[in-house]
Amino acid sequence: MLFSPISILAVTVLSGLMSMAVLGSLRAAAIPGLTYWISANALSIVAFVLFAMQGHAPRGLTILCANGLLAFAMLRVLNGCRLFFGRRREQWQEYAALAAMVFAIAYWTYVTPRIDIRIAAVSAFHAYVYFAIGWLALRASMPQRPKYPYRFMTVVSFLGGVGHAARGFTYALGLVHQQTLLESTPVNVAFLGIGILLLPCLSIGVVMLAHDRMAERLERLANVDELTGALSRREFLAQGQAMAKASRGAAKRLFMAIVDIDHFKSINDAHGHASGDLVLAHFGSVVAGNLRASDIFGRLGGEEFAVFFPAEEGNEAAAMIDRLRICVAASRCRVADAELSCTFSAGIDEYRAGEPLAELMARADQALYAAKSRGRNRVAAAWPMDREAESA
Ligand SMILES: Nc1nc2c(ncn2[C@@H]2O[C@H](COP(=O)(O)OP(=O)(O)OP(=O)(O)O)[C@@H](O)[C@H]2O)c(=O)[nH]1
Repeated sequence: MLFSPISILAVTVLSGLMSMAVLGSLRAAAIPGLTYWISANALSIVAFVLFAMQGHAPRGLTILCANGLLAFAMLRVLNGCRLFFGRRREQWQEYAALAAMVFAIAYWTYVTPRIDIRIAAVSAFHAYVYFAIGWLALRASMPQRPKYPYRFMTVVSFLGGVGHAARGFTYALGLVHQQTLLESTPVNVAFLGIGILLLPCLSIGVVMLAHDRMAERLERLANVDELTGALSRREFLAQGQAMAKASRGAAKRLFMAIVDIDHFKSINDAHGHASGDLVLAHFGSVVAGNLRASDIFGRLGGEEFAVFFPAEEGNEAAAMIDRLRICVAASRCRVADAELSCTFSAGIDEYRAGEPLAELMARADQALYAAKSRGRNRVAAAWPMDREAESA
């Protein structure tokens, strides 16, 4: 009795209700795709109730409507995932396939009753949707996010795809025969069980995705300076420590540059704080656009920033920061009443294996002080440099 088709449907309806409650609790977070997933659960619950009424209500409801609704619910899940991953959604061909499937079900229900072909047609549609969801989750590139929710979605969806494909082939090839959908034969119970119980797993998967998106937003708020896009001081130091640790075995040389915008107070005074903010944001985007993936860039506070980066040797490191200085000085930032430019001064020194980053930053800060006192808009190193290499 526990494994009868009706009890499997009942369990699925209950878990669908619970999934709706959990997904509904996340609505305030406005996660892309969430409303699609909630409506998919609601539609599938109605579909399962209709399936369960087979033999007690007209076939138009319990076969045609139920299958159409469930297929539409699955498309909602797929399109919700597309929204979530920022992909193209609503493909008309899929709705055309859904309509064709409903038409085929009507034909093999009323004109030539054949439950095996009906099951094969429905399974083919569901197999496609599951594989499409699995493919989306597999291809999703989520750097620096935990892989688990995405792998979970991939595995569940591919299992669903394989299960439905196997069911479709089994019935299309005439390997099993049955008279009604809810017969308690072992093969039918097994296929219905796999097919229907994967739906709650899919719901758990989308809840995991929604939670990960919320965690990502919170981490971003904590780790990234909203105005400039640079890492927050805390995150910069954390990533810097990790980079320093990783460099030990790799014999990689690392350098720290403390970068301070020149005469920033006068920009605020002349054009207002809001324009000063625009200049800071502009500065952040120019710097970020000129760094490599290996470099980290953080805002230490106010108009003071830091870059921690690998280089072959000191002159190369100083030259790199100097190229950055030239790019910033050459760029223009449009504010309400003017087009502004800014320059920066930087102090630079090399990381010594095992030392705390605070010591390195103190030496780079000393060099920055020297750059400021020599007239600003220049890069100064903490080590003696040839006048040639030192910029001005
Ligand atoms: N608009 C804006 N101003 C800021 C922000 N943070 C700090 N400041 C301002 O940055 C200015 C820094 O001024 P100072 O420390 O005197 O430095 P400076 O004018 O850049 O001069 P030097 O560093 O000596 O070249 C202060 O006026 C701060 O109010 C911010 O987020 N937005």
